[in-house]
Amino acid sequence: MVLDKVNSPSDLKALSEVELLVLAEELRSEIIRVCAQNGGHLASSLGAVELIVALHKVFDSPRDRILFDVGHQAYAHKILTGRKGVFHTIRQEGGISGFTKVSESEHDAITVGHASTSLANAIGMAIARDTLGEDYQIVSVIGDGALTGGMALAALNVIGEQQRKMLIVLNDNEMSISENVGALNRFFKELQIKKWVQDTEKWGRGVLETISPRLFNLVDRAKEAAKLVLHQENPFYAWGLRYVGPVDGHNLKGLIHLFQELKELDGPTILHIVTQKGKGYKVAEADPIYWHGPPGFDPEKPEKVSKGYSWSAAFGDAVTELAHLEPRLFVITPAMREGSGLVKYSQTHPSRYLDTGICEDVAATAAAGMALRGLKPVLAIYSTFMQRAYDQIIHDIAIEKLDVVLAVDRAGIVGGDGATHNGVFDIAYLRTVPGVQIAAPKDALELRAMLKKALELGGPVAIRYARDNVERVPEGSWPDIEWGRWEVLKEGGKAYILSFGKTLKYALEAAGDNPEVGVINARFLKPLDRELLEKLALKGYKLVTVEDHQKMGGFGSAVLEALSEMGLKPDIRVLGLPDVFFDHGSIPRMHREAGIDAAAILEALAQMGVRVGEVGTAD
Ligand SMILES: Cc1ncc(C[n+]2csc(CCOP(=O)(O)OP(=O)(O)O)c2C)c(N)n1
Ligand SMILES: CC(=O)[C@@H](O)[C@H](O)COP(=O)(O)O
Ligand SMILES: [Mg+2]
Repeated sequence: MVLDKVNSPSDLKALSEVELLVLAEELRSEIIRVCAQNGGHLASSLGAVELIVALHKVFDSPRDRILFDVGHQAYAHKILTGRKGVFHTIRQEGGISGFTKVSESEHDAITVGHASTSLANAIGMAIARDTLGEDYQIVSVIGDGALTGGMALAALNVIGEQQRKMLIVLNDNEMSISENVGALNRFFKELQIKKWVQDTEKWGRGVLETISPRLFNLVDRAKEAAKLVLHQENPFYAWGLRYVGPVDGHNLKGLIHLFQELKELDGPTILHIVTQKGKGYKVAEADPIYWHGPPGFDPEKPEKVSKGYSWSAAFGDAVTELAHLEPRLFVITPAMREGSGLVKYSQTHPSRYLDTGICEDVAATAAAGMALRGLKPVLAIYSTFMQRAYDQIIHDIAIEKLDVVLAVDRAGIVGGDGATHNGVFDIAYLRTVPGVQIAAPKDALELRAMLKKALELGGPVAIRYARDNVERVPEGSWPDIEWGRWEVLKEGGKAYILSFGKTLKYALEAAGDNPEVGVINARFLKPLDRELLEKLALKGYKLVTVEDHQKMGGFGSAVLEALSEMGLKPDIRVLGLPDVFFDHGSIPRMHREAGIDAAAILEALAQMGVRVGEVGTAD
């Protein structure tokens, strides 16, 4: 195998053109093999193989800095930069990250997972390089989806103004996770040479190249020049960039040739390459959406693997039905249609659905605009990505107490995506915002009840639920719910476990049938059920709060503050995530390590003198 000869980018530089083509196919096979075991971002990484081989052939990592936006498409980069031997551990417990990560390798220029950050990083690096009088290349690979992010577009403005030497490679496969959206995306389509012209061009280049490489070079340059002239209306000119493209992003020889030319140019250049997401694996080419992040599968028989009925699916079913009951309901997603369970809703209610692209800030403020003008927007947003909309929630939604429901998905530790994706800060930053109510359903019925009630109550309401499966409930189930009231699931003689969200299963496990220990589904965090809390405290019950969120600023903090305001000092333990980042790995193991699982609850109860047995049994 050619790959056997490549243990670092310098080994790759010695390979012949034919060996490089073989290497690309071997990389594809390895990426498919490992994703079949681990799951992961298969389609994105397959589409970037030739690009990454060409980059490492021409540029000199780690001296030259190669940045990958989002970093989910960089599997070939990981294999080529000394991690071939551990690539099979990607996204696994103790394994390498599924995204580029500075602390993992000197070849990883930025730590990513959230989109649209690479260009701002790149301009910062270019300024540092020039300020320190250093000399190296800076290349930023950004997808057409990530380029819909405001950070990326704003960074282009700075890059164009600064006019510092750098190369941006726009990897355009017309896909985000779903089909890509936005005016720029439409423009890219217009820019691209029609397929038949591309094929003709490829044939023509082949003939020309055999006749006279020199002539080929001249014609190629003339074509590039013509494109440059033809595309003066190209928005990248407005951003002060030299635009080159669109070119075939799978033509390894052409890419190498172009990178060799472009690396000599001063100022900022954007090379627009056209690739196919999932390239080289039929099922992923045919359905890049599903194969963007599939669970493990059989590489020989790559059938779709069902992930079970998720909270996202329950949410999608609920809003699809709710839309018939509430004609003003309007659902927004910032580029996470599939992940947020909105495929069916988007097909059933296309006129009341908006995919903004990867711009959570715009999505939140658009929701504000909709609420100001009479709609009932529901913003479906992952907890981690909602971090991008913090100011918009305060400034555009909360100050005027607008009717916006935040459906906060992926709340808690998420597993394979690691620290960049854990949804563990949202309670802390939401609960300090006046007027924002916060709830966490224990099951799909409560989710439905909360969504419906939130729309009726009005004002900003955040409903958070985990990356997990949940029991499906019958269509048309619309139970009522006493807003702001906790639910006593099990009476206790001496102590109560108060759980907010996903940790309820641990609370029930810990209590088992121990008569001393009660369990409360503390499903409302703002407003807290102060009446019940006061009653428990006054009766002298020992209390344990537990949540899948940072301890600091979380549900337990809210309980402590309320007790202090009431002048009550019960014996209480607050269980939440410690002040560290949790990398990718097994969720149960991380919950154990974080001290929020059933064993941790029992330990806390025992510390307070409550008679407890093993997890889930009476004492
Ligand atoms: C801020 C943020 N929002 C949403 C996501 C989820 N996400 C991950 S990859 C992706 C699509 C990226 O599309 P593109 O940049 O075109 O890369 P491709 O997968 O097509 O190669 C999205 C929306 C994210 N990573 N970061
Ligand atoms: C790269 C990225 O940010 C998304 O693809 C994310 O990995 C999706 O997460 P889920 O798999 O939880 O939907
Ligand atoms: Mg794309």
